[in-house]
Amino acid sequence: MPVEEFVAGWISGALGLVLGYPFDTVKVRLQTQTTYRGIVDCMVKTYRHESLLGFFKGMSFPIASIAVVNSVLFGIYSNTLLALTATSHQERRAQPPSYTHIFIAGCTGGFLQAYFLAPFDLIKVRLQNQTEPRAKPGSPPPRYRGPVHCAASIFQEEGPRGLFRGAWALTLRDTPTMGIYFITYECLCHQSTPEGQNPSSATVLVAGGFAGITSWVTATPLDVIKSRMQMAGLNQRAHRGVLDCIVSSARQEGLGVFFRGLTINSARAFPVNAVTFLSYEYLLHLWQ
Ligand SMILES: CN(C)C(=N)NCCC[C@H](N)C(=O)O
Repeated sequence: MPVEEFVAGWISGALGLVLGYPFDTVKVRLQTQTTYRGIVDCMVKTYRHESLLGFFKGMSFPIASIAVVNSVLFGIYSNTLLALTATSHQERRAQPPSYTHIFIAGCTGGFLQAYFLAPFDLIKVRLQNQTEPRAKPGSPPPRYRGPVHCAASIFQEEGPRGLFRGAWALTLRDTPTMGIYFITYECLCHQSTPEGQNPSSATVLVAGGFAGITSWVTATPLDVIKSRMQMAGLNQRAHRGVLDCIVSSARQEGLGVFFRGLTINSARAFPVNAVTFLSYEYLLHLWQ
């Protein structure tokens, strides 16, 4: 099993993560809290109340976890294609796999990475939703003092299964949308590259950026549900399941609730995934 894809997936994922983290914090807050009037209001309030650091809450943990998550995604994707088409990453430019194979490989990567991602994503969402400014002497401490304290508290208060709260919604979000992600990327690269050649850096940037946008646009409804299920455990207000969360969210806030965070998700998705794919392709090219 070639390991280069796993390592390249890790490094490229970390670069994308840092670039997109402030957008991600605003998105999570808009999806789970009702105190903000929109993106700008959320940004202004976060900055005023918590300074620039507020946008980077809980980032150290995802940086560490992206090593596992993105390398599982890209590594499984590439190795599934190898199993389906018997072609390595280098050979695929000359013998492009069918879109069906790309979709199956993307869905497989998305399905498996969801279980690695679930506990890390839960901790990230809980920390991002802590709106207290950095601890000052005399002020009450935030509920979670950091990622390790957050993981330990969830484990104690909600049991080991609590760490997988929202995992089912995450799996439903990521399985088909990762298929869409890789199909969009490969299709755009294929269309703008002469037969048998490697795509240019500009093509990779644009194709990666659009792959991010299409996958996140389709992922947003279940992303909202996933974030709400992850936060619900905190308020002792657990939903009975994904369907229950969908129905109660729609009843209380209307259908528009499923598109909360769509604009910021798309704005974040372009640069993050342009950088992710560019560094992924660059690293694989360097090592071959
Ligand atoms: C719709 N989904 C879940 C995705 N397209 N995920 C893959 C993109 C991963 C990248 N680190 C990002 O956060 O955008």
